[in-house]
Amino acid sequence: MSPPLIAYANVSKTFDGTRVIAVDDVSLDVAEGEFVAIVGGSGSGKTTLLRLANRLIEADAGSITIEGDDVRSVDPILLRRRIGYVFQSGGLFPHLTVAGNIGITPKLLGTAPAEISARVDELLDLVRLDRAPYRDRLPHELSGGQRQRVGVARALAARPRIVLMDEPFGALDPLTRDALGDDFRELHGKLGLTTVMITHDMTEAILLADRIAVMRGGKLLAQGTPAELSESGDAYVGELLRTPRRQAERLGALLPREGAA
Ligand SMILES: Nc1ncnc2c1ncn2[C@@H]1O[C@H](COP(=O)(O)OP(=O)(O)OP(=O)(O)O)[C@@H](O)[C@H]1O
Repeated sequence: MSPPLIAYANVSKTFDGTRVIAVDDVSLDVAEGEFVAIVGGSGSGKTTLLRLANRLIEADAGSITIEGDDVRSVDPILLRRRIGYVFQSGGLFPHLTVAGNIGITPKLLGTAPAEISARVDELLDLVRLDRAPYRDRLPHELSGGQRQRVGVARALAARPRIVLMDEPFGALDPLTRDALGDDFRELHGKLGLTTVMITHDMTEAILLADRIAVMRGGKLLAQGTPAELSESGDAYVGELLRTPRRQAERLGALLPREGAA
């Protein structure tokens, strides 16, 4: 079996200011090509766990390896070029156009302007945004879904093997969210990515991810496929897993059958 592309081993992080143990002795391996969702309530430590991987936050204890390298031994700037990061709200630079945002990393890497331009077009196609109408728009001239598409394109610009996503589709309407989720899952397969995505929505996690890690109070309560999670015996994990089915049953009872309306 090939070694994990991302490996957390007994990782902990306590924030000095609040003394909150945000991440508490977490071990998690993500294999090459895997799509892992981190699910948990607000404040459970999901964002902290993700940001420890690219050293936006430094761990107090334990170790994290990315593509076999201990992250502490890699320059943080170089590390972040190897890992695409999609922020919750797109995280786009407001004064840069769509093309400027997508091309920022290649530009910092010294790529020639013509090559950047071609790469921007390629990435716009990849995230299904028409080139002509969107290339020169500013972020405030885009819908939330379009901004997230640009955020994904920007994260992929330096051709990373790993993409980390912090609740990328959380603030979108359900249809846009579904479409973007499906599109990203397709990209994940097509580009051979290894993806870790935070979501508070177990339904989204089940639909998109190969494996799910459940966090609560900084601890990793359980990890595995939905079937494996259902064996976990943890009451909170069980409750999280029952919610999508319960909702589906309630909706099934309330909605007219397809074609009957
Ligand atoms: N910079 C910080 N300084 C002090 N405490 C922090 C800091 N960042 C996060 N925390 C605390 O650490 C805990 C975990 O926060 P984190 O943002 O990782 O949770 P989360 O699961 O991503 O939450 P959400 O779903 O609301 O984004 C919380 O109790 C939070 O208040």
